[in-house]
Amino acid sequence: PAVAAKPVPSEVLPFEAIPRSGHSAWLNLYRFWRSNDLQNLHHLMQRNFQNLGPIYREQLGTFDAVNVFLPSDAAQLFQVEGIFPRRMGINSWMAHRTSRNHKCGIFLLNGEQWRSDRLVLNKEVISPAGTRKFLPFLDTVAGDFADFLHRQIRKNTRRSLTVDLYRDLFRFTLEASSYALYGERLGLLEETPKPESQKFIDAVETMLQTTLPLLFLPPGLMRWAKKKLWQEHMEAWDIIFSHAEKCIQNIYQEFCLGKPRKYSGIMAELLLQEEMPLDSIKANITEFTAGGVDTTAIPLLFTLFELARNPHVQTAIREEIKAAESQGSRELSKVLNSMPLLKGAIKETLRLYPVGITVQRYPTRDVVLQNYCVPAGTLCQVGLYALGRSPEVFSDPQRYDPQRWLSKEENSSFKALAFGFGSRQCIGRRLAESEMMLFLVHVLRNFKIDTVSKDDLKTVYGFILMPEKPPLLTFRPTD
Ligand code: HEC
Ligand SMILES: C[C@@H](NS(C)(=O)=O)c1cncc(N2C(=O)c3ccc(Cl)cc3C2(C)C)c1
Repeated sequence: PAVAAKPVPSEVLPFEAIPRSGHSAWLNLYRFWRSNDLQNLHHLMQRNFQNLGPIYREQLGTFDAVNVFLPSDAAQLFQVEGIFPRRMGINSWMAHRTSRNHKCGIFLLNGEQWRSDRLVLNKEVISPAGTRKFLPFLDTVAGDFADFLHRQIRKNTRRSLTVDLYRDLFRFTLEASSYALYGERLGLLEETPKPESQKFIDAVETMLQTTLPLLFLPPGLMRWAKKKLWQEHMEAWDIIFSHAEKCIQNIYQEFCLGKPRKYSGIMAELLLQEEMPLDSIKANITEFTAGGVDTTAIPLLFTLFELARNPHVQTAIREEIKAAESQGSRELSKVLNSMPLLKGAIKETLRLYPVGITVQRYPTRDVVLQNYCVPAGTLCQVGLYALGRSPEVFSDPQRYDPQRWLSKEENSSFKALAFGFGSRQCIGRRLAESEMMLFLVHVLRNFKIDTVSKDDLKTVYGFILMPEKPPLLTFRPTD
C-alpha cells in the first residue's frame, strides 16, 4: 500500500540565521558608551524591531540575547520557563552582597533557594489575603498625601498649586511601602521630613542610575574601567542597607519584647511565622524597601500627566470613583475591584511607560520563536516598550485609552506584561497596583489636574524607564 505522504513541516530555520543588530559585540558596546545610547535602549530596541522584524539577536560585550516583542512569543517563553524561571543576574549587585557578606533576596536568588523564599513571601506580599491586610495602611498614607496637597494649596493665594511632584511622589511611595512593610510611619508627608529618609531615597536613585553603565561589564573589568562609578554604586548600596537595617532592628526589638496581637505589617507577619531565617527576611525586606520607591512613583507621575492631558478620561475616572464610594464604605479590596476604568488607567500607563523595559527568560528546552530554533539556555528578552507601542498588538497605540482594557480581548493573551509573567512575576505587583489606585482615588476625588504642555514626554532608561524632564502639573480643589 502507498505510504501516506507525511505533511512537510515548514522547516524551522537555524539559530544562526536570526537577524543580528549592529556589528561585533565589543564594537557595539563601545558605540553605546561613546554615544551614551544606553539611556535610549528602549527606543533602539523599537527601531531594531522595525528594521529587522519580530525577532533579532543583540550582542553587547558579554551580553548576548534574542529579542522578541509579540505576545505569542512571550507566551512561548512562558511555556518553557520551567519551575525555576531565571533572569540575567546583575553582577554589580551580586558583587556588593558578596563583599559585604549579605544574603540575597529573591530578585538575585535562583533555583531551590529562590523558590523556597518566594513561596513563603507570596503569602504576605502578593496573595489576596496578604493584600487585604496591608490595604488599609496604604489607604491611610494616600489620604495623608491629599491632605499634604491641601496644605500646600492653602499656602497659595490662588487656591491652586503648580508643582513638580517628582520628589513628593518618591516620599509617598517610600512612606506607603514602609508602612505596609514595617507597620511604622516615617513622617515623610509632614512639614519637615527627617533628612535620613531623603538620603535613602537619593541613594536608591543613585544606585539605579549607576547600575546601568556597569550592567554589561564582567565583574573584574567594572571595578577598574569605571572606578569612580563603582565606588558611587557601592556607597549607595551601603546607605540603602543601613537604612533598611535600622527599620528592621526597630521592629525586631519590639517583636522580641512582645509579639504584636494585631496585624502590624509584612515584616511582623514574617517574623511571627518563623518560616524564614532572620537574615533571609532582612535580605528580602531590604529589596522590597528599595524596590518599592522609584518603581511605583514614576508610573504615578506618568499617570497624572496622562490624566492631565486627557481631561475626558480624568472626568470619567472621577465619576467612577464617586460611584464606587457612594455604594457605602465596603471593604477596600471590593471598592478597588469596582473601579475597572481606574485599573485600566494603570494598565494603560504601564503599556506606554513600562518601568522594566524587558522581561527576560532562559528557556529550559529548545523553543521555536518566529520559526527559528532557539536552543535551551539562550537569554531571551521580551521588549515591553516596543510591545506596548506596536500597532500590530494595540489599535491606535499612541492613544491613552483605559477603556481598551475593559474588553475581554485585550485582557488575556499576554498583552499586559509590565509585571512579567508566571511564578517569577513581580512580587510587588499587588502592593504597587494598590498604592497607585488608592493614591489616585484620594487625589482625583479632591483635585482636578491640569498641565500646559500637551506634547509627549521624552523618556530615558536608567535601569528604570523615567521621564527625561518631570512634567509640571497644576492641582485645583474639586469642591
Ligand atoms: C515591594 C517591592 C516591589 C515593587 C513595589 C515593585 N516590584 Fe517589581 N519586582 C520585585 C521583586 C522582588 C522582583 C523579583 C521577583 C522574583 O524574582 O521572584 C520583581 C520583579 C519584577 C519584574 C520581572 C518579572 C519577571 O517575570 O521576570 C518586573 C517586570 C517588575 N518587577 C515590574 C514592576 C513594576 C512595573 C512595578 C511598579 C509599577 C514594580 N515592579 C514594583 C519587587 C517590587
Ligand atoms: C525596574 C524593574 N526592573 S526589572 C526587575 O523589571 O528588570 C524593577 C521592578 N521591580 C522591582 C525592581 N527593583 C528595584 O528597583 C530594586 C532596587 C533595589 C533592590 Cl535591593 C531591589 C530592587 C528590585 C529588583 C526589587 C526593579
